[in-house]
Amino acid sequence: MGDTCTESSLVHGLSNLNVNERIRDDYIMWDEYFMSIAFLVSNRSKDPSTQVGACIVNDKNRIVGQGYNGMPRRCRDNAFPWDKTNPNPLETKYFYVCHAEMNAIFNKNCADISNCKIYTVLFPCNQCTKTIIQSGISEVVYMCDKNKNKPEAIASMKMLEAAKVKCRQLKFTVDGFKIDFKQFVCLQCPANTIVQERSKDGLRGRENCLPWRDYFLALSILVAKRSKCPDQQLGACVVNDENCIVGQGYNGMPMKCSDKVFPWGTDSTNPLENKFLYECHAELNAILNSGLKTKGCVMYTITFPCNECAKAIIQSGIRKVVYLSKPKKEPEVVAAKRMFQAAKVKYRQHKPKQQVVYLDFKSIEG
Ligand SMILES: O=c1ccn([C@H]2C[C@H](O)[C@@H](COP(=O)(O)O)O2)c(=O)[nH]1
Repeated sequence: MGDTCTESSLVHGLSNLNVNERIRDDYIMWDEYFMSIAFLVSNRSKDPSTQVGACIVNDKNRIVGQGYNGMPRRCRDNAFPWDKTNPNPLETKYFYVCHAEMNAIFNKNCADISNCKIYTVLFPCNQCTKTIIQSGISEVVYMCDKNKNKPEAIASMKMLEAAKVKCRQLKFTVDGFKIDFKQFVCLQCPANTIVQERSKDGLRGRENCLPWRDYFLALSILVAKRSKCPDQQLGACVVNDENCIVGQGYNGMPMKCSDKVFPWGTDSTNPLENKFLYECHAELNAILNSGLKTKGCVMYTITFPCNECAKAIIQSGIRKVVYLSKPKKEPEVVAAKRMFQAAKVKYRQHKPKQQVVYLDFKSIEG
């Protein structure tokens, strides 16, 4: 991913002039991207009243943990109460539910998360703050502070200050995003176009939380929004058998290869001035960003992988590929299928339950 770039580098065969007249400038910035991911993962929560999400990011801008508020592992979501009030406190959710921030920390895919940032939809409570501080996280970025006057939030702030954990609120300039599974795009959307209510149904838990496969494919579309490719923004993620995301990637120039030097064009007669010799595909980046903990994992991707990515998928021990769009009949795809069949890597197209997932940033204000 070409974000840390040396703009002055001169590469043999390429001029240092701006080779990218068509370069995309509507890609999502890091802060908005990570908070949108925290928001997307909150769509997995069964809590009928408040859905919270969090994601942890390391100093290389890689996501190393994600979580949403839910019942503890092996405690089935619908076997425990979701009520907010009950004369018997044991019949409310509060004794049982694990908060999003805590879950993001326990779902981490690397041993050490010290000096990481946590992006969270809600300002963290005192219990999560203890866990955040003890794991060495150095910055908290939150979206909503609706609980700021509650003792839990005041205690949090006191501890974060004492522990010198940076803390800031992120305000979005857009009301929300629409992730469209048919068009494979994530678009800004004003509040009055958001038609999907976050349901408040079922005291035994929301019925319409985002299913796992839909979530991983929605995430791939969101990840793609980081890509600077003017033609097609693509994304992929690698998921282990505990449904933890171990890597994600989007199509981009290799690290340190500046978009000001390497071309995004496709129609030059000189192959060195087209993107194809340089661009890293989303699938390859997702594997390489995973710290290579990919054995036995599933890859979720927007398009069927090309032959080069298929080689990387097979060599990294991924056992299955789930993709969104119908594969094209190009030789790259045919070759990829041939290798998958020989290597016994399963592949299947997934059709999400709903056509659109909305990230309605205003909904968290309650
Ligand atoms: O920092 C936080 C604070 C709260 N949560 C979770 C815990 C519950 O599931 C809901 C809050 O429910 P209310 O009905 O609004 O009381 O949010 C969290 O994950 N992180």
